[in-house]
Amino acid sequence: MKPDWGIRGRLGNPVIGIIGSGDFSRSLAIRLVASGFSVVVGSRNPKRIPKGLFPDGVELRSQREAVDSAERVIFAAIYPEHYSTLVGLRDGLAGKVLVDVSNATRLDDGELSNAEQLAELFPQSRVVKGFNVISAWALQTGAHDGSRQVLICSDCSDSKATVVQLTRRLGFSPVDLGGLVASRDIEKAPLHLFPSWEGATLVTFLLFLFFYGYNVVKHVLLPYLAHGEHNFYQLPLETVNQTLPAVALILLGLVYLPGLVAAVLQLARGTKYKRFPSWLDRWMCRRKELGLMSFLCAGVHAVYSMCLTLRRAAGYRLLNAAYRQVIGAGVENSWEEQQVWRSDLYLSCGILGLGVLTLLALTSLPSVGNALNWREFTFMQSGLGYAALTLSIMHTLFFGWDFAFFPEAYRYYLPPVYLLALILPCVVLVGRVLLALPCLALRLAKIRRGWESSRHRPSHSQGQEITNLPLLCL
Ligand SMILES: NC(=O)C1=CN([C@@H]2O[C@H](COP(=O)(O)OP(=O)(O)OC[C@H]3O[C@@H](n4cnc5c(N)ncnc54)[C@H](OP(=O)(O)O)[C@@H]3O)[C@@H](O)[C@H]2O)C=CC1
Ligand SMILES: [Cu+2]
Repeated sequence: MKPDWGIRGRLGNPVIGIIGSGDFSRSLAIRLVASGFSVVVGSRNPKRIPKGLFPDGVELRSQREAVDSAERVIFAAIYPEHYSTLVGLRDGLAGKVLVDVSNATRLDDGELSNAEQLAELFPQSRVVKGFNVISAWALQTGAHDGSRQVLICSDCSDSKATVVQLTRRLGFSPVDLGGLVASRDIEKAPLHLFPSWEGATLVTFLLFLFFYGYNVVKHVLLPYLAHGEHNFYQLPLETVNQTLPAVALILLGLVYLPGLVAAVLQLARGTKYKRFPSWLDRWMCRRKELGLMSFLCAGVHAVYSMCLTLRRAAGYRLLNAAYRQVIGAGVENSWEEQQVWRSDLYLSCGILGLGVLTLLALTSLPSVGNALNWREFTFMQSGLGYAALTLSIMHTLFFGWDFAFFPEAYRYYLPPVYLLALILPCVVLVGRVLLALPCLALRLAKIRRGWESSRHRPSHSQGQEITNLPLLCL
C-alpha cells in the first residue's frame, strides 16, 4: 500500500508538521528534508527562531499553521508537560497522525505513558509512539543508518503503517510493538544504561571485589595484625595491579567456557536440535562484553605495570636491597640468570597476549567484523581467542615460576592469587584440548552438520539451532 502523506508542499513533496522548534525538532527536520519531505515547524514564536537554524525547505510558522499545513502526519517534539498547552489545536489535529517522541523521565513513572496521556488529550487524533529511542544527534547525522531500530506502537494500524513507512524512508528500521499500551515500555527504553553490559559489568565488579579483598587480607591486613607490618601503601596501586590480571584472566576463561559447555551438551545429547538451557543462551550472548571487559582489565594492568618502577616505593626498595646486599652480605653482582629469563618470558607473553586481545577487541567492532567473511571471523575469534588465553596463562605461569612451590607463598594458609586465577582458564584450555581429540572432534563435527544419534531422530523439529554462531565469539 502506498502511504498517504497528505497534501504536498511547494516542491510537490509530502508535508510533515513538527510542533516545537528545539533540538529534536531541528534534527528531525534536517533528516526529513534530506529524505524528500517538506517540513513545516510550528513554534509558539516563530520569529524568535534564529535564521539558518533550520535548513532550506523548512517553513517556520505558528503551531496552528503547521498543524493546518500537514494534512496527515504531525510530530509533537515538545516535552510532555507542555502537551496540555496544545489543546487549542484539537480540531486542527483531528483525524491526523500525531507522533509522540517523548521519553519517560523515571523508570517508576505513573500508570499511563506520555503517549497514552496525549491520546486522552486528543481523542480524535491517531497517536503513534515512535522515534524516542533515537537521539537528536543520530537523527541529524544518520549514524546507524538502516540498522538502528525505531520502536513503534499505536492503537490505529493505518496510522502505524504510515509511520512505519516514514521510518524506513528516513533510513531506520521500524519495529512494530503493537498497541499504544506498549509505549509504557518504549518510553522507558532509553533510560536503561547499557542493558547488554549489565551482566558483564556485574561479573567484573564482583570478581574485582573478591580478588581485591583477598589481596588486602593476605598482603596487608594479616601481615599488619600478625607482625605489625605496614603495607597499607600498597592499596592504591600494587593491590589493584595484583587484582586486575586475575580478573582479566578469569573473564577470558568465562568467554570460552560456554562454548565448551555447549559442545559437551551437544555431545552428550547427540543432537544440535535441542535447545540450550536459557542461562547458557544468555551467557553465550554476553561473550563479547565479557571479552571486552577482560581486554579493559588487561590493558589497565599493562599500564599499571609500566608505572611500577616509577614509584617512590620501588626506588626505596631497590636501594634497601642494594644496601643489604653490598654492606650486609658483601655481594657485588646480583645478576641471577634464572630470574632474568623468568621476567623476560613473562613480560613477553603478557605483551603478546595483550596484542592478540587488542586484535580481537577490534574485530568486535561492527565496522571491522562486518568486513570479515565467515572463515576469517571464526579464525579471529576462535583461533586467536585461544592464542590470547594460552599466552595469558603462560604469562601468569612464568610470573609464578617456581614460587608456587615455596611454603612462603602460602603465608597465612592462603594460596597466591595467581594460582586461584589460573584454575578456570586452565580448565577451559584442557577442555578445548580434549574436545580436539579426533574421537570427540569428529563426532561433534558430525552433530553440527545435522547428524543425530538414533534416540533423537523422530523429534527433530522442536529445537532451535544456535550452534552456527561462532563457537567462540569475543
Ligand atoms: N533531544 C533528543 O535527543 C531527544 C528528544 N526527545 C524528545 O523530544 C521532545 C523535545 O525534546 P528536545 O527537542 O530535546 O527539547 P527542547 O527543549 O530542545 O525543545 C522543546 C521545544 O518545545 C517547544 N514548546 C512548546 N510548548 C512549550 C512550552 N509550553 N514550554 C516550553 N517549550 C515549549 C519549544 O519550541 P517553541 O519555543 O518553538 O514553541 C521548545 O523548543 C521531548 O519530549 C524529548 O523527550 C526524544 C528523543 C531524543
Ligand atoms: Cu601481568
